[in-house]
Amino acid sequence: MVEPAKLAVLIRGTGLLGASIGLGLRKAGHQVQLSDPSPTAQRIAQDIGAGTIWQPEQGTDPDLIIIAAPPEVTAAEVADALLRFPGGVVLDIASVKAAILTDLVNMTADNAAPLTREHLTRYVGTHPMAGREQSGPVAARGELFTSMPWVICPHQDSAAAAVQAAVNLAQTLGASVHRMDAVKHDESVALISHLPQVAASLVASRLQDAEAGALALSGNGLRDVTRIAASDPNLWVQILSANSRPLVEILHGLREDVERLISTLEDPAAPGGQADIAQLIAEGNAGVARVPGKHGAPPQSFSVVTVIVDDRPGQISAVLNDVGKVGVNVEDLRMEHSAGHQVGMLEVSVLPGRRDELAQALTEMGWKVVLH
Ligand SMILES: NC(=O)c1ccc[n+]([C@@H]2O[C@H](COP(=O)([O-])OP(=O)(O)OC[C@H]3O[C@@H](n4cnc5c(N)ncnc54)[C@H](O)[C@@H]3O)[C@@H](O)[C@H]2O)c1
Ligand SMILES: O=C(O)C(=O)C[C@]1(C(=O)O)C=C[C@@H](O)C=C1
Repeated sequence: MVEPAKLAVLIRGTGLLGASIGLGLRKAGHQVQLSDPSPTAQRIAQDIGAGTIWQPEQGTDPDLIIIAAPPEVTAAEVADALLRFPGGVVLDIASVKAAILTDLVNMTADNAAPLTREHLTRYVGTHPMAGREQSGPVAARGELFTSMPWVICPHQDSAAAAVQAAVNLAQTLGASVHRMDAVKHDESVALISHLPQVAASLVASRLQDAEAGALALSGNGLRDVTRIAASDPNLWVQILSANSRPLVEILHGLREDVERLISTLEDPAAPGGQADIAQLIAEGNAGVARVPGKHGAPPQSFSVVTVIVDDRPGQISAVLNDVGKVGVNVEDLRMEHSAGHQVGMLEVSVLPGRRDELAQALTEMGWKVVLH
């Protein structure tokens, strides 16, 4: 759903997330202004079309202020925006929610403090479950949020209009809305976001001293498991520190499993050893089968049609153009480069019932198609 009225939006923090939101909101016709303590981040965000640099002395106050800054400064920026723009709804998008809400509530505790509970009625914490392992506005994408979950965490004082503004933002950017309180959010993301980040970093850190010959053999398994190990250490120090309690509980369970595996593998032929290894892999099968598909739909397995393309500009769009002509919807897309060869493998995921039809049509159009 798109907000009926066009909004004046101020985005404070114009890195990966802030600039991506700006791009999406501009596309939907909203007026977006940008502000960041880094003049470079501001200018790049403006140059890529995410909005125009905010001129405080000119124009009217924004209707909606989105704080897209690092978690450690988010509460202070929310408070500043609530005080500075008395008519605006203020949202933040930081990856942790309870610590920020607690900081804000604490700021209202002193009767002489400028921030009051009344101000907090215009604040709602949110968290788009979409991102990239890169940071900064150069990596921004307006479509980052399409079909991805966006968590809205109303607190006890949130006004209905502020919650609705958060819902409208998520839906305007194509995301699916999930409501939960800040504590439940933090427990949930400890498992589905913070644990994967730690696991990827731990696995990738084993590679630091690996021999070049071993690394040359790297295939999809390693790439799938380590992509997010390239994430920004500065951001993740803040996220993991602010959500350490639920994460530590999960890591204790992980440590037990790792210790069990180590002792089994020390003598895999010992009685029960093989069953133990099989059980570990089967438990992983059961877990991965529960990861939902787009829009939180039940897990769905797609069929993959692999098209071998020359590694040169225009090939991917040519394949996609032909897939469009066949009338088959692309559910997912992935490009693999074959080490040392001038070809790439474009993996097009489609509904299982459309696989053979697409493979045949693309073959007839002259593409080299591989079915697995
Ligand atoms: N990266 C992700 O995948 C992801 C996904 C969802 C949510 N988030 C959250 O979004 C927020 C921004 O993350 P990002 O990935 O865009 O980081 P980023 O490093 O790309 O951008 C952060 C920007 O905030 C600016 N900034 C620093 N101090 C500020 C302040 N006091 N006020 C305003 N801006 C300030 C920085 O100059 C920088 O341009 C974080 O709170 C993060 O937890 C990140
Ligand atoms: O896909 C990525 O690269 C991400 O970093 C995404 C991801 C996630 O874990 O899903 C990472 C942290 C954010 O708080 C939200 C999204």
